[in-house]
Amino acid sequence: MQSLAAVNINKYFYDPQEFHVLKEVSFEVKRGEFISVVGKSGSGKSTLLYLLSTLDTAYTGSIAINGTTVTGLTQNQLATFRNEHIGFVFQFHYLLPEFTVLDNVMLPALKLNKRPKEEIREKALDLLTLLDVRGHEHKKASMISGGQQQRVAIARALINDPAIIMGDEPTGNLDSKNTKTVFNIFRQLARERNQTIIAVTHDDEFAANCDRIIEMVDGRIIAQHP
Ligand SMILES: Nc1ncnc2c1ncn2[C@@H]1O[C@H](COP(=O)(O)OP(=O)(O)OP(=O)(O)O)[C@@H](O)[C@H]1O
Repeated sequence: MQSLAAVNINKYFYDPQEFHVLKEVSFEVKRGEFISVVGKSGSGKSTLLYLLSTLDTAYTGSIAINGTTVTGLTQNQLATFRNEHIGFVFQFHYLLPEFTVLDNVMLPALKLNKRPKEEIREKALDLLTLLDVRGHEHKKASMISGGQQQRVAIARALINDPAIIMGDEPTGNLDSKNTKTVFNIFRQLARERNQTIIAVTHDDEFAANCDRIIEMVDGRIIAQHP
């Protein structure tokens, strides 16, 4: 089953001058695939991920996620869609430092407001266990280590059971041990929960162990392997 389809995506920046940043980008991702996007700095990886995650709507072409064509939806529709279907993990995790670990993880589900608070709390605690940060739930997010914060950010990304998880350098500020932990969590989510993972990475080993590598040069996909 298809998880994401990008068809003939083109994007330009106009400031300080016209720049064709994404060129005829088309690809598909199956449900449960774990994909990495690689390429030199400036090749357009983050720009592409922003479009795929519906945070940037200034492009031509079309993007479908989970069977919904997101291209052309209003900002309000996109905000709801994102919260329900997409989990985000960034290099800098953007946890709310003054809130507890537990509150950070619960927040996207409270916003979605589809489940009772107690159920959300139980689920958040389960995720913290899965990510091996149980025991820290009542600490402020600023009071745990960087690797722990990144795992909390993953728990937050998973709280609404997103069909697709997008990461921009999700292991970019982690040491090799924590990188392996995060990689293994993604691997497990893809295999066991059929969640799709798309991660932009500069880490060759991380990329090599994914199901598929999408390689970008100058705004184009030049290779996909295997
Ligand atoms: N808002 C913007 N306005 C103009 N140019 C931009 C903007 N954002 C990015 N660019 C340019 O678009 C190109 C692609 O940037 P992008 O961040 O997508 O690359 P990347 O492959 O993710 O790089 P890195 O690996 O360094 O993160 C770069 O040349 C960048 O300078």
